[in-house]
Amino acid sequence: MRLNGEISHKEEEGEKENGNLEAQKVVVVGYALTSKKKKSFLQPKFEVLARKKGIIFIAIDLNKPLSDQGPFDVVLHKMSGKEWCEVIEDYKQKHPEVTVLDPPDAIQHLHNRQSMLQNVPDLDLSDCHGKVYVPRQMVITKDPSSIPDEVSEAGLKLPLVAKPLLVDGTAKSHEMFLAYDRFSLSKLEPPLVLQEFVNHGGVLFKIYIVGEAIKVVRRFSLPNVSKSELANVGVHSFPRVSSATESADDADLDPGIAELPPQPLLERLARELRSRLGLRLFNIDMIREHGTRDVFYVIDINYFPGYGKMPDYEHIFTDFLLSLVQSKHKKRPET
Ligand SMILES: Nc1ncnc2c1ncn2[C@@H]1O[C@H](COP(=O)(O)OP(=O)(O)OP(=O)(O)O)[C@@H](O)[C@H]1O
Ligand SMILES: O=P(O)(O)O[C@H]1[C@H](O)[C@H](O)[C@H](OP(=O)(O)O)[C@@H](OP(=O)(O)O)[C@@H]1O
Ligand SMILES: [Mg+2]
Ligand SMILES: [Mg+2]
Repeated sequence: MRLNGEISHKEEEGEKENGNLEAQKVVVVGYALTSKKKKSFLQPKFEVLARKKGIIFIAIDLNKPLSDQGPFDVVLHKMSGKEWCEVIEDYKQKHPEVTVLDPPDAIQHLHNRQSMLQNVPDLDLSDCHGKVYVPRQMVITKDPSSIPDEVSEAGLKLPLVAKPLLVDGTAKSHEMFLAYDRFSLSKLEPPLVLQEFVNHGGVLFKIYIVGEAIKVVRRFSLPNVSKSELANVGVHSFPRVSSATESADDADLDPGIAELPPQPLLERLARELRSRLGLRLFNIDMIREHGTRDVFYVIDINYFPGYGKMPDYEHIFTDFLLSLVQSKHKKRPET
């Protein structure tokens, strides 16, 4: 954190004027985000609040060396590619004083739908009033004609959700299919994850993590598959249901379906995943098995998700950014 002149004690939050940054501690956040992500994340209301709290955002120029830019207190990034990972790793080594969110190899772990869920079965969630599983799934990397046999050998129960194995921020990596019979699956293009569909009453819980902060919201999801629909055949594509901006928080829902997961479970799940994944910015998609109160499944984890859709994200995110810089200062020995 840079000190631009003396810190005035009169500068309570709210009193800070937009252009009056000279007299404040300024936290400089460099960001490397796609234009889509920049639009959804850096909303004007957020930037204004951040400025009032002494945080300014500066776009990183990808065509210039990162070390020649800034100086930054924090770097936020969501860019794919090996080259970018190397740039970030190199920058972290040369600038240990900068908080870089998050480590590229940890982010990479979420770019594959198999590795993203690998840690979930090992989490210690005892005494948290609920159980958390991952739906049974298998990975298909080649030869779609072998899928029907592989599905039977693995004993997977239909219907299955077919998801692209790799998640790279493209619309294609979010193209989903619901498959009612195993033969139709050979029409799909590997690499894929085939995941058992879990009835959950059409409501999904999105658990947003920003450092230590957690926010859970309800979203509409796929409806249950009834017994009679089990006789259906074919693979059916379905839209990006849960990432729609429409929240299910105000809908008139069956209380047994809408009840949020218990707070102790959410807190432990977030804490455990944060430490096992080594990430501070992500969200978890979780569903409750229909007909149960406390059996949950994690079906997706996203790095740097659509925080612009998270209620109160402006305050949560600015507080988080300030806390990063404050904790760095606490750790620094007094001179
Ligand atoms: N195993 C499952 N059982 C029931 N429904 C599922 C399952 N997997 C996915 N879904 C439904 O399909 C939707 C999309 O799946 P998923 O969240 O894995 O995809 P995504 O494209 O990564 O989503 P996001 O936009 O959150 O990144 C979920 O939000 C949920 O509605
Ligand atoms: O509803 P959420 O916040 O989970 O939806 C996210 C989605 O999961 C992805 O994280 C998207 O980011 P990309 O992977 O970069 O496409 C988000 O897009 P954004 O433009 O809204 O940030 C979705 O919102
Ligand atoms: Mg999802
Ligand atoms: Mg996802």
